[in-house]
Amino acid sequence: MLESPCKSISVLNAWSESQEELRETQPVSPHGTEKRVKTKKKKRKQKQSQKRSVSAPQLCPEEDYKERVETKYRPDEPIVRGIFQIEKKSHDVVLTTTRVTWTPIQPETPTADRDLKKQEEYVDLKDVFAVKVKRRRSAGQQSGGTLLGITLFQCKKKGLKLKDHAIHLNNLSVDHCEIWFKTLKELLNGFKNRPKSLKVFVNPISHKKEAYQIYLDEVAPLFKLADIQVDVTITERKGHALSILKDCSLEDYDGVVCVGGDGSVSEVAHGLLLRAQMDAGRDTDSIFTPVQAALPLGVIPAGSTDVVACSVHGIRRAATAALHIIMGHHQPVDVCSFSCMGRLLRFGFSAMFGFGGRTLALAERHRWMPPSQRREFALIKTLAKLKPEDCELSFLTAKGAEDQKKAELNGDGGDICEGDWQSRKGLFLNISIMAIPCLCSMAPRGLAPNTRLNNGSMALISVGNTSRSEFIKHLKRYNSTNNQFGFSFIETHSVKAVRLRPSSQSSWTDDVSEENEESDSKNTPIISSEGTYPWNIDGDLLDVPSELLIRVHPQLLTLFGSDVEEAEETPVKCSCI
Ligand SMILES: Nc1ncnc2c1ncn2[C@@H]1O[C@H](COP(=O)(O)OP(=O)(O)OP(=O)(O)O)[C@@H](O)[C@H]1O
Repeated sequence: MLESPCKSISVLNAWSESQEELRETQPVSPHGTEKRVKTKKKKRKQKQSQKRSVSAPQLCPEEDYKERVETKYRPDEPIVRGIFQIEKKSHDVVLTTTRVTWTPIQPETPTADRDLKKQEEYVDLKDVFAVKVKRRRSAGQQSGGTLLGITLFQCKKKGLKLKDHAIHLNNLSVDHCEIWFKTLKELLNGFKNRPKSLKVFVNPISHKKEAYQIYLDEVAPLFKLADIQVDVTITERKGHALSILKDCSLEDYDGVVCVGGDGSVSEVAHGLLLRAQMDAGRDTDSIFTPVQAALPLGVIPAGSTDVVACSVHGIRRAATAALHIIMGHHQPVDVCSFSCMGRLLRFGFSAMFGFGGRTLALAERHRWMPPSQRREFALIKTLAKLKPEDCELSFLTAKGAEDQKKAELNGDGGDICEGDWQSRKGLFLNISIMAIPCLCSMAPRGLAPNTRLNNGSMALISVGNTSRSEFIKHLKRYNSTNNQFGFSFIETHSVKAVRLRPSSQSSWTDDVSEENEESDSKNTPIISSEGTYPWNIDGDLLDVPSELLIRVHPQLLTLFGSDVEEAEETPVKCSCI
């Protein structure tokens, strides 16, 4: 994972670059005290030169360092060693290829060695994401200033939360700090998964329209600290990110970041994957085998539910998401493709048909309402008019797919044939298909706790026809530790592919016309053209004219994050049920 330090020539210039500097501001001194300040400065200068002579690098002088950068460092052998003040105490500090270790300097006693071992502290370089030169500057001063030392920025883990933590190594010697700074920079540049340049999409209308502010306050400062170049687009309309991703030069970036809710994440993920298919010359108007996306995707949660962010971070925190990106934590995830009549409609992580699709369609037609009010209104209204969908559901179980694979290996199988599929025909209240667990505050164990981020299969949850009260009981269980699927009218399967053919065309169009009669036609555009069915794909409405084929593609996309079991959040009770 570590690159030979001699390759990173740019690092040798970084010492003098202003962006590498961390400023400790000091108030401008009033004119009357100028003389006193001058004498103080003189004294400080004298002290500095005294300190310099004490704490210059001890084991590895500059010549030695230059020689070392031309050869590979040996693991765990000290590269640089010196004295720094840490939290106002002098410490003996050692840098190896893997960690920085510091031990307090104390007068020798018979038990000194044992005591020192106890007081030894360290930080692993794999947890350090930035090193800066620390200077004291007066207010308004743009450059120069008194060198105070160097600061390491560590990514600290507390539960699922990631936090940045500064470790100040104070030493007033320029030579000393320069050697430490350059060596640390070279070692940090060796972590190849960490992005240097990112394309960022911000959806300004997500949830409470706070996405850009969240980016500016919680994410941009961390990216700056980690010296990541960013190219930010604030999206102007639905499909904007997709159109950019189809055409832009991706070679300039090491990753793509989306600041927004699930709809935005889904659009960016679809854009990245569609672009990969275009680049690989795949015919998306056929049932094709997709290629992986070229770049990893970072998800900064700024939506109302953020199931993708919760599933890959376990927590809805912009700073945690940003640190996963900065540290280059890669998590491969399974992705679904949605095709209709042999044509790819889109890629995504989850889909809902029936109650989930209807609720979203209704909410979308009331966009003029504030987001939470709109969702509650749609949920209550759809529950009040609860109707089952008459459809034919076919699915290829993960086991069936394994048998198919084995048969192919033995030379007795070809394409997936009808015989490998199971079918159910009848009335369903809701059908969910999810490639990721879909953790969120309303379902801390996930909407689909039976699937993992990259287990190569999707969870199929079909809720058959039942009474409204039984259906509400099932919905309420998502919020508790009770098994939400423990009802006779619910079936769950681990599947590779699903086909859903609705036949209850009349029931949906009836709802639309009835709804339109009641509502203000200026504010609520008629959504579905006749004969289409509303699907909820990652919180985005997709009108599908007929049968939808959903396939899972194992590890098609890499997200910045890690695999988590459960969302670390206090369950939120949905106030309306
Ligand atoms: N400037 C814009 N104006 C209108 N729509 C936009 C704009 N930029 C992006 N979009 C679209 O807005 C849709 C919804 O966005 P997003 O999912 O981020 O917000 P949300 O619906 O509030 O959050 P959640 O999905 O978590 O409920 C996405 O499909 C996205 O394509």
